[in-house]
Amino acid sequence: MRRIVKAAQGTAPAESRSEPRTVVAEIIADVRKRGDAAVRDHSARLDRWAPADFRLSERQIEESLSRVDRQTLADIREVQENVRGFAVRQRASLHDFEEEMQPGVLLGQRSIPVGSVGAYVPGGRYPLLASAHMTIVPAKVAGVRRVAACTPAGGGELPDATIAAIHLAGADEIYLLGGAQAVAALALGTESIERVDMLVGPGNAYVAEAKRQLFGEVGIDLFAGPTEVLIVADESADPFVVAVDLLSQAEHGPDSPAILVTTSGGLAEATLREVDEQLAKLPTRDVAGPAWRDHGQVIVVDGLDEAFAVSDEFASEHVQVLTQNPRLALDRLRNYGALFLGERTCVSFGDKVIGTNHVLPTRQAARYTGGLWVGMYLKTVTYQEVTTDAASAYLGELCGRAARAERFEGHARSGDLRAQPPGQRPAWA
Ligand SMILES: NC(=O)c1ccc[n+]([C@@H]2O[C@H](COP(=O)([O-])OP(=O)(O)OC[C@H]3O[C@@H](n4cnc5c(N)ncnc54)[C@H](O)[C@@H]3O)[C@@H](O)[C@H]2O)c1
Ligand SMILES: N[C@H](CO)Cc1c[nH]c[nH+]1
Ligand SMILES: [Zn+2]
Repeated sequence: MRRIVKAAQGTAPAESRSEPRTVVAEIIADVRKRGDAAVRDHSARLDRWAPADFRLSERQIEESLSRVDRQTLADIREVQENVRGFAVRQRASLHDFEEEMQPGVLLGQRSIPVGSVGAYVPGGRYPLLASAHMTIVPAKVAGVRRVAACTPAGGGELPDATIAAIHLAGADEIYLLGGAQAVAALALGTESIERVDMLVGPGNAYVAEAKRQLFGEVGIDLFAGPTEVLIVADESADPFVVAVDLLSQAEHGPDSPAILVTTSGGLAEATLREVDEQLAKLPTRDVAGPAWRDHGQVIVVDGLDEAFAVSDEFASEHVQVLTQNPRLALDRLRNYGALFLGERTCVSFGDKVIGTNHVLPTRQAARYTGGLWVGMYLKTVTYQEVTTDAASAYLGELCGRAARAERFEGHARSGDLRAQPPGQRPAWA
């Protein structure tokens, strides 16, 4: 039996309300119609940013890099090596193959990199330079030829560290442009921006909605909207650690849910007190406070079985496990974007440094997908070759019957043709 100790008090997160849908549909329609002029108008209106050219020149990129301190540049390089290392390992787990499935029948599978990718690097509230590592490095490991990256200008103040991260990650083009107008420009193409085959990256409700609406005309990675965290904890967890880790993700935005599911009523009460105490000390409490008030939840359950079941219902982007035996969750949980096991591990490691990808499914999309990874930049394609007359004749007869069962006479005749001895024509020819 679950007991709600703290309920969410807010309305639905912005992305499930109608407002972003309408606003974004209008921006996309305008970019489709007026191209660069529309992009410039929406960027001026929403971001107070309308340069002659949104694309950064080589010189501007070099200037940005020169303004970033050495330690930050070294950290960017180190983190990108971690992300690259894991992406290379993941790539190695994908094997092309060709197999003779029955005598004379070769079937094969290959992975081909997507030709061009638009990488969205968020920057409205914070310069999320870590998203540059996550979207661009795996694209390059996959072999994507053209990566065009977009990030908001930050009201005219150049986000130098983000630009450095995008450049060092290997982007081929950098546009200082944010929001739905950036996503639409990349997906549809304009006079100055060549369209891409696929869009990747996280973003706020407007960015996520733009990707959703454009899907089909362009490929997308996944629905990666406002961040979420869910912690599964038992009585062994430290309420201070739980509170700090809940707030670490609540600071993303006022629509970011932070949820505790625990087997311990004592931990639940202590965590509520700790969250209040730590919120008061957190510089970003103006964002984390409303997020916790409106979308924070604390749920007490009877045992770990129920805790895992509740966690799977939420299918949260991040699930953190603070229990006596955290690895148990590996076998028991099924719905999460990324899993963080034990007190030594935290979601912020995944967000910033450890090497796994932080672009992850939100709003229960973890029921059907994992996060961004090198495999998403690869198209898994198949091929086939029949190498003997006997195999061709056998499949031809089977195909003739199968196609006629569906009244596909044209298909059946292609099969019939193969069922004849070489050089002979079927009776209907
Ligand atoms: N799921 C994931 O994997 C993941 C990873 C990292 C970040 N995130 C999320 O990314 C988001 C980043 O959001 P952000 O806002 O800081 O940056 P952002 O770059 O995603 O969005 C900023 C842009 O939003 C547009 N915008 C703002 N208000 C608007 C309005 N009223 N109408 C139309 N457009 C508007 C502006 O053009 C602006 O450039 C956060 O919600 C964070 O939780 C998710
Ligand atoms: N928590 C976000 C979604 O996984 C990623 C992030 C980057 N920087 C801070 N947080
Ligand atoms: Zn985060």
